[in-house]
Amino acid sequence: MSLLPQLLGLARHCRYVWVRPHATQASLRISAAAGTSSGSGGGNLAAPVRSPQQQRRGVAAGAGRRGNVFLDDSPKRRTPADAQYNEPTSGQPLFDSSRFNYDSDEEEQQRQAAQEQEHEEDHQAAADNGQDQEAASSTTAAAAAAQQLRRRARGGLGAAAAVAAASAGLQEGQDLVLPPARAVKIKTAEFVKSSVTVDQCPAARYPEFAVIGRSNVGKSSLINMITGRNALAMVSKTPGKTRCINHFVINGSWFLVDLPGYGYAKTSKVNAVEWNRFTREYFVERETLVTVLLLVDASIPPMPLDVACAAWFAEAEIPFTIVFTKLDKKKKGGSPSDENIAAFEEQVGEACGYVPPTIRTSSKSGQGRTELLAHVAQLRDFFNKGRHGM
Ligand SMILES: Nc1nc2c(ncn2[C@@H]2O[C@H](COP(=O)(O)OP(=O)(O)OP(=O)(O)O)[C@@H](O)[C@H]2O)c(=O)[nH]1
Ligand SMILES: [Mg+2]
Repeated sequence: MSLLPQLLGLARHCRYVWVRPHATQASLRISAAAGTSSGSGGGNLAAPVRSPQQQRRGVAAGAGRRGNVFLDDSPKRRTPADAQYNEPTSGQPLFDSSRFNYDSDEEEQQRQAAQEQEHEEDHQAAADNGQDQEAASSTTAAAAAAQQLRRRARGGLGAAAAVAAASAGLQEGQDLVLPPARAVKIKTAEFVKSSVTVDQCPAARYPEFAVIGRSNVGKSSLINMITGRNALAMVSKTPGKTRCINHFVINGSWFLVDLPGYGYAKTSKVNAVEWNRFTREYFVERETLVTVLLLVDASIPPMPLDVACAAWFAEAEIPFTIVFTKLDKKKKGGSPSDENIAAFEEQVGEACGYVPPTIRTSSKSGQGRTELLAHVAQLRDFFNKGRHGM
């Protein structure tokens, strides 16, 4: 008798992967499932509502419903490259993009300028098209959304976890150990296309990592920083620059995805995430989405909207990693970022029932680049293994 249905059942409850970059070991827990998944990730969700009992006990909504949260607090092993990025020794930016082949010569710069122009036109055309479609579309039915979520759980890390758990003979609640990965060198990074529906996205043949966060948090800048390209993704001081789902193929083997930001105008008051329709669909439907990189500005105190976004991913059982940005920004009297980060992690822990992996970055100095690339490589390896083992 096939074990597959049972494994897929297990996979649906594998809600979270905790992988610490550079840790001597990283682990994954298949959460013990104490109830059924609500699967309500298809709509615009407010932060999950806590019961009065939970509120009294300070327990996050959903916590305990699907089992315990696993935290791997094994010490981080720092690489020499990390030390180079993370510890400024002078006022100079430490990230040296000339180490990469891309933007040094004139020809390359011209090519990039032409590509950027083309890219801008693609963005405009796709966004205009998207607005038409958006007006025409009715809201997604909750049942369809739940169905989509179930479909997603069958792909992605859930399937990888099921395969890995089966091959290791693990039971629910036991830990899987993922081998650490080295940061992979970026050899090629190319813009593929801008899309406004999941159907328009490039064929789902590679594992992919999506970058999301509030408008102006630094999503496009982060993509440029980790790929070592100045103008691969479009950066702007004006919020709302990125308006489509933009796929970039890295080393011809994985996708990095730049998404439109959420909620710039309403930041401090609203605590529900209003996804742009196609962004929401993308999260729910894209089966090769390995992990979402949720960007959070470390230079400001926690925003309720960012916490709500984390809660949305937790509720929808979509694995995510928090990437703190703008670590280089300092105020007089020292950096406020440690305080902001600690406060954010505490709020996320309360809202989600666990704190996902976190990585500190600066697109200005290159801080966190090695760590982020190693993190992504580790998850990618795991995802690929699961896919091919199925
Ligand atoms: N100091 C500092 N500024 C940054 C950093 N990352 C981004 N910025 C600045 O923040 C602004 C917004 O950056 P983008 O990368 O365009 O932000 P985005 O999240 O893609 O914005 P949208 O596409 O509008 O949602 C730009 O002026 C960047 O130069 C960082 O690490 N440090
Ligand atoms: Mg952008």
